[in-house]
Amino acid sequence: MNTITPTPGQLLDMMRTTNPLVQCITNYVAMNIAANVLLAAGASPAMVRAEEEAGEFAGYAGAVTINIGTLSTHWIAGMKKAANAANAGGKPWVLDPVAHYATAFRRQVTSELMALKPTIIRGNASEIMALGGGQSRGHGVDSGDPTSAAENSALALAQQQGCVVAVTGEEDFVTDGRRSARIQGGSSIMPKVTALGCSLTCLVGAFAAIRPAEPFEATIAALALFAVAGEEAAAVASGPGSFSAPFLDKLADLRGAVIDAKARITTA
Ligand SMILES: Nc1ncnc2c1ncn2[C@@H]1O[C@H](COP(=O)(O)OP(=O)(O)OP(=O)(O)O)[C@@H](O)[C@H]1O
Ligand SMILES: Cc1ncsc1CCO
Ligand SMILES: [Mg+2]
Repeated sequence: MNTITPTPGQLLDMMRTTNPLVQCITNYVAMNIAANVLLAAGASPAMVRAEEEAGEFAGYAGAVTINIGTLSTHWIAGMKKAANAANAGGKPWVLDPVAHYATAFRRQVTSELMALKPTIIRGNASEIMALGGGQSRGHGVDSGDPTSAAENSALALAQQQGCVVAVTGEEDFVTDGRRSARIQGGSSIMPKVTALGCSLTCLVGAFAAIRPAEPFEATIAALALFAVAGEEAAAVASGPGSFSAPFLDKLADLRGAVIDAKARITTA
């Protein structure tokens, strides 16, 4: 049963009235779909990452999201400036540690970003297990592990870091180290469409911008919206190619009351 307040639907309705500005430092693969996801949901995305402006921009964005998917050296200073400015302004920032286990470069940059204390970490099960110091079966940017295998790592990470951790996959799991929730829904088509997880990370930032003091509730709202929109889009799609258009339409159409009626959230 959903006992989360504010509810995902309440937060979604607030999104449509407040149109939060979200600074998304995301990868080249994700930039377009992530911006469309945020626009559909009612937020205002800005893909601003250059070292010369990332910190300044974070001063007036409602939240920052940082994704290392297509990392290269010249991105790093902008990422750090944005995270530091978010922290200085009391704004939430979200880390998506894409395939951080894959190379020494990614591991090093991820540990430097972790030291800047993300408010929320969102990853697939393999990424969260490896971040907690465990072995995972990640395959490049794709997960090779079920969400259930990452729950203990997520809990430990949330407690050690004092942040919210979200693990996504067939089922999603969110914890702040004290409270936890599981979200059902979505579709097996979703991991076959690139960068939906990266887009979800940006959407988590949008919800966090609305309720900076309630990152646990904000994260659940983003995951619940994806779960319901994904399930409904899959019902009219015939595969990955025809999934994206109805998915964006559902993100734009679904009202808060419908999300609250359809979301399958259990607190753990
Ligand atoms: N088998 C599945 N069934 C239902 N929903 C799924 C499934 N796999 C993933 N999802 C959903 O897809 C969305 C993206 O999560 P996923 O775990 O695939 O992210 P990711 O691996 O980081 O993706 P990417 O790196 O491609 O951006 C989430 O909303 C998640 O719930
Ligand atoms: C395919 C891919 N490669 C680097 S980032 C990315 C998007 C999914 O994470
Ligand atoms: Mg990912």
